[in-house]
Amino acid sequence: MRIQVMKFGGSSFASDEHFHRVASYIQGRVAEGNKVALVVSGLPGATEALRAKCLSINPEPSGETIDCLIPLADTIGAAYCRAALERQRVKVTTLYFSQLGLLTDSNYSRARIQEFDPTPLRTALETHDVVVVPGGQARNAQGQQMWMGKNSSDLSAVAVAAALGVKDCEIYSDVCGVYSSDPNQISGTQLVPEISYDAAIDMSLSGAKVIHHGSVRYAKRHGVEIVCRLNQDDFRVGTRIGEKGAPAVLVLDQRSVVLEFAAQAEQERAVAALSAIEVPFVDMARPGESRLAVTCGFFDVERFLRENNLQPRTLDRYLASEFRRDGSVSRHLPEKSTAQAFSQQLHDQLYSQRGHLGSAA
Ligand SMILES: Nc1ncnc2c1ncn2[C@@H]1O[C@H](COP(=O)(O)OP(=O)(O)O)[C@@H](O)[C@H]1O
Ligand SMILES: N[C@@H](CC(=O)OP(=O)(O)O)C(=O)O
Repeated sequence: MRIQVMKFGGSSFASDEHFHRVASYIQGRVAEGNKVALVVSGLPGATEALRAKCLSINPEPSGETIDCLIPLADTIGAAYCRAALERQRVKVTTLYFSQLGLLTDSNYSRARIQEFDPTPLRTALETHDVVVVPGGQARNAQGQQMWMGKNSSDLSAVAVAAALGVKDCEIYSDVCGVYSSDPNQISGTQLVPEISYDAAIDMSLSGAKVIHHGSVRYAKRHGVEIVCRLNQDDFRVGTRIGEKGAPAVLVLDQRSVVLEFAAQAEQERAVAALSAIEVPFVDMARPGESRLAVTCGFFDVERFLRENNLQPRTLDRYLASEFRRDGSVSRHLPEKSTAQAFSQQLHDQLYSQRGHLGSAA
């Protein structure tokens, strides 16, 4: 059985027409004799719409409530995708969190994978050509739905590939791959054809939305290559995330929350508390300045720190990180109002000399 693992993100499903194009592309893969494990995430904005509605009903819902709710966005995306495949007469089924064999711990909204039994996937693939898996969700030992965190559909896809022993995991998005900076923020960006796991993890932890850091870590650990591809037109390959490639990149994290503490000791306590629950952040402490930037967004960090008796000031700044080819990194905290122009300038400087992508290009 030749199995391919693909993940289509929310940006793939902007309209009905997009569903049809994706479905006919997948049908083409099936026609070539492949079986497809297809991870699907929520429609654009769906996850945050669910969260916002819930918070308007109760600003402090329990973790259990959030984990029961948030992955529904991906479940709906998966159902629409399945409907589009059925229209193409593809033999398709779905494995929901309770059926998938993906077992996590019970840390709400950041559940970690403990075990992945590939039997349900293999069995389903024997009788169907495509098995749809809603992203980001799993079950704990008690059988409850668990959420693996923001943008964790990428992690679901890599975990599916690892469990099935498939060495490539294809992740489709509205950009064909990893660029030297977010092409929707910065002009003149360059496509990075190859990037190492470690460089991609650094980018992601600094707030680059293009790939989920947990998924790259998991891919590295299990020897899965992530192949980034465009989710429309020719579905071309843009970037391979694997063993090689150290490009120069600029990451402006417009979801970052920059915090300032009254004293260094307070900041150190915050660093310990955030590290304990594996929230991505960058320590920006300098002599006389106790700051840190929580990256990747959507985590209510102020509330979490309040619960830990810490009350930092939230600054009107974002984190911008500059990774150079020589391995050096510079971090900046520009004011929100000028962050974009500032980052454009940094990117222009990084790419002012030809050949910055060097051997990575
Ligand atoms: N360095 C980068 N290279 C490419 N895309 C980036 C980069 N940094 C951020 N992005 C953003 O990541 C987006 C794709 O991620 P996402 O919106 O999560 O897609 P999907 O919904 O397909 O998972 C792109 O539209 C782009 O704006
Ligand atoms: N529910 C997920 C959906 C997801 O992972 O989205 P995407 O594939 O667009 O990153 C989230 O937003 O966290």
